[in-house]
Amino acid sequence: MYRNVLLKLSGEVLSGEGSKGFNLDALKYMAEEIKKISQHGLNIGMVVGAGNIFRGKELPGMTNSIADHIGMMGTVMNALFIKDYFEKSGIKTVVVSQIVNLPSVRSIHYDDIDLYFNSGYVVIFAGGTSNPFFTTDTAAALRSVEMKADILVKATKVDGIYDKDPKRFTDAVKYDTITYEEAISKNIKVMDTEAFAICQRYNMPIIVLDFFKKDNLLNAVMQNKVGTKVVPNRS
Ligand SMILES: Nc1ncnc2c1ncn2[C@@H]1O[C@H](COP(=O)(O)OP(=O)(O)OP(=O)(O)O)[C@@H](O)[C@H]1O
Ligand SMILES: O=c1ccn([C@@H]2O[C@H](COP(=O)(O)O)[C@@H](O)[C@H]2O)c(=O)[nH]1
Repeated sequence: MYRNVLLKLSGEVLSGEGSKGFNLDALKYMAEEIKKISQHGLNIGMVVGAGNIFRGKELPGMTNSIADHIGMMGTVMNALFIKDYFEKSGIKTVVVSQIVNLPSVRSIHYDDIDLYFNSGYVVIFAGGTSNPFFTTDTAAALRSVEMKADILVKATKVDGIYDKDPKRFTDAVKYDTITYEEAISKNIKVMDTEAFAICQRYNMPIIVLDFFKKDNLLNAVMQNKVGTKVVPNRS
């Protein structure tokens, strides 16, 4: 079993695919799936996107950096939404970020993060990388390295990495494993190139899986075969 897990969730996991806003059924499902892994006493870090609220690229007329600031704020809104629901469901959760000063959000300090994990808290890293021009995939890669995760799980709407976008091409072929090099050179869009590059540099394995298939997350953490794994070399 992986003991230190960084879970990257697409914002759309909170709204339903192609929708905006929040969906309480989706949140209930998320809490159930997280409970299944948290009861094993793992260190769980989470990074959530903001596709259900706002992506910087969605308003082309705006100043890029400002649009991205709005996007980052969206990740804080999602993190607080999740925290409140998790706490009410019995999952101890703390939100940390460097971009806001709110009583419900704590600053990021490495020593504190370890204390939160040791006390059984799920730690949600909100606010992306704190910089415009990036996305939460890159934030997830950075946080996974910082928290010395054993695995970065990207939980999304497709069941792995394909040779092309399976939502657009019915003849797309799924990989069981793919190397960082291949993911970057083939320009695989399921995660940003920056995120793949950071994971490659620090040897951080990635699993991409369908979050909406029950027990997929649990199976990934148990090291059962699920989704697609990104690895240094094909063995
Ligand atoms: N080669 C590929 N293999 C798998 N999925 C791909 C590929 N190319 C593009 N995709 C698309 O990438 C999507 C996954 O990205 P996703 O929308 O989860 O990321 P995100 O931008 O982090 O999320 P959000 O902005 O909603 O927070 C899938 O829904 C899939 O359609
Ligand atoms: O480090 C970051 C992370 C995110 N942003 C902005 O937020 C939105 C939402 O994140 P997604 O990963 O797309 O869900 C993103 O489109 C950026 O506009 C950022 O600027 N920096």
